[in-house]
Amino acid sequence: MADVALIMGSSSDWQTMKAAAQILDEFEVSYDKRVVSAHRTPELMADFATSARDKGYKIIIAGAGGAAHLPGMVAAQTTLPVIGVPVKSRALSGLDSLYSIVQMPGGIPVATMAIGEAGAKNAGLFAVQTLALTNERLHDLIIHYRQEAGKMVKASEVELV
Ligand SMILES: Nc1c(C(=O)O)ncn1[C@@H]1O[C@H](COP(=O)(O)O)[C@@H](O)[C@H]1O
Repeated sequence: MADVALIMGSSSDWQTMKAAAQILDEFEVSYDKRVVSAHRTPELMADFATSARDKGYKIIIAGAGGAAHLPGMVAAQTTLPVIGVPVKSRALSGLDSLYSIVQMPGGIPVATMAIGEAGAKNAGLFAVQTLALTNERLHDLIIHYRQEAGKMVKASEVELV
């Protein structure tokens, strides 16, 4: 069974959410990806959320845009940690998605990332870091990842000269 469930409200979110998948691939973390919608497939969403822990998932990444109720509704129905990714919407550039996800009532948290691709990438990294609490292989890889990222920043600085 996969460690991470990567869900999104529509297949149109994949362009954004694949940044999370790329990180999970890079760190060789197992995941399942699927479209689940609080609005369009409410029964499927309830079934997914209530069975997610028993299926062996350790963490859920949920991306949605606009009236982005999916991450919060899933969080309400599972004790697994949920990372929310606000997908950039056409009408309001993702501010609606961000507010819908981040403004949870006290008691049911969703770890909310930034709007768009950077948020999806960080969702992947946040999931990896969470799993690294009990996984030395992942911990070593995170340290390596950051060292490499630092080297790239330093290399790009040289190009400014
Ligand atoms: N926000 C939600 C939910 C939900 O929260 O359950 N289900 C779909 N959607 C969002 O609707 C947007 C437009 O979807 P379409 O492109 O399919 O019309 C997507 O960004 C999706 O996440």
